[in-house]
Amino acid sequence: MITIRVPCSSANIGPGFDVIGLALSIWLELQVEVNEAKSSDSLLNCVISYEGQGAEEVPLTADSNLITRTALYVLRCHGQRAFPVETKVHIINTIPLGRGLGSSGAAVVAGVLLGNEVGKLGLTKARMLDYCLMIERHPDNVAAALYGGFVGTYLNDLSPEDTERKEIPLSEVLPAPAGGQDTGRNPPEPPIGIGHYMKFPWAKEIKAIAIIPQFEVATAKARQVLPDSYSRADVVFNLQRIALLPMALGKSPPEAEQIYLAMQDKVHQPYRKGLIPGLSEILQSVTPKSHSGLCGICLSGAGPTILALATENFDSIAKVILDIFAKQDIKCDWKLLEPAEDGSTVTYS
Ligand SMILES: Nc1ncnc2c1ncn2[C@@H]1O[C@H](COP(=O)(O)OP(=O)(O)O)[C@@H](O)[C@H]1O
Ligand SMILES: N[C@@H](CCOP(=O)(O)O)C(=O)O
Repeated sequence: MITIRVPCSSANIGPGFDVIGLALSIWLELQVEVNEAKSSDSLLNCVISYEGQGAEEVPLTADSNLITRTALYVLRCHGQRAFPVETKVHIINTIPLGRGLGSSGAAVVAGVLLGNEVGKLGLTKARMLDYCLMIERHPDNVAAALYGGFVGTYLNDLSPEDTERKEIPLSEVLPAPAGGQDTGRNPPEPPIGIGHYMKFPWAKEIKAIAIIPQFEVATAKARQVLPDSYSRADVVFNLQRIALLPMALGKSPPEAEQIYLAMQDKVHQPYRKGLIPGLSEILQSVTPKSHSGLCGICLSGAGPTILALATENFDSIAKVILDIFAKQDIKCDWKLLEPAEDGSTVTYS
């Protein structure tokens, strides 16, 4: 059996919109059984079973599930139109969907790793990142999930030809789901080196409290509320903070006031407040001065999860945030998480 494990991720960490990501200890796992001896009657040679978060909503056919569609994209770029041999994929997902914890990024990374394994493609992680970026276009979640830890990411300037290849509609990258036309053509391969990452140190004292509201905010919707352009003052505000953030979170022992300041943002959080009742109050009222042990607080990814970084008093910090959401009639779960330093792994048994 092949086991593929991919961590969740919290993107942005305040000012690092579409740039910074942190892999955290909630996992998407695939247990993959490959029967080398035969091909099956199942659609595209793949049977999916699923347990955990999203079990009621996630489609379980190979041409419509995001994980297997992504695997098929990778396989088709290498001339294999279906799973090459009978493949059973059991998905165990503990990452909540649509909460700003990178469930879609993890699904895309898992799909690329799956395609690489079943197709015996031998892709490097750097090349796999290119495939991920053809599907999830912001690099912060996928780079963190693939490589692990606390990362800064960037996209390269591409030649006009490659830019065109990268900006094709997603429907031309992902194989068509049932009912759609399979043109029989192989999809466009990603340009080489679309995106890169750099890993930053993380102070061992800092843990991540994730307060996860029981409602979903689709990332696509949370991106639609953002403006197309920003004032110079707001851009400079974020640049000043992002220049401090990696150093501040890597320094041991951590300096809470410095981290708090470095996690302020004017690029995405202010515009997402309308989607997340209680967000303004949480960001304004939960500070290192009012809550000992707190280092910094932000929206996790596109929300609605709140990420509070802290060195102690985890329960009381979580409780104050749960209480603010409760005033808005929003129920939440909360978890104490650690950076997932190793990122995605593939093991064989
Ligand atoms: N384990 C999974 N299997 C299949 N599809 C998934 C899985 N996890 C996430 N997705 C897809 O990604 C969507 C959520 O993505 P998105 O809106 O970006 O939120 P998130 O912040 O969780 O990444 C889900 O509605 C589903 O379509
Ligand atoms: N930088 C992106 C990150 C989205 O993360 P997700 O976990 O909500 O998918 C954004 O802020 O839109």
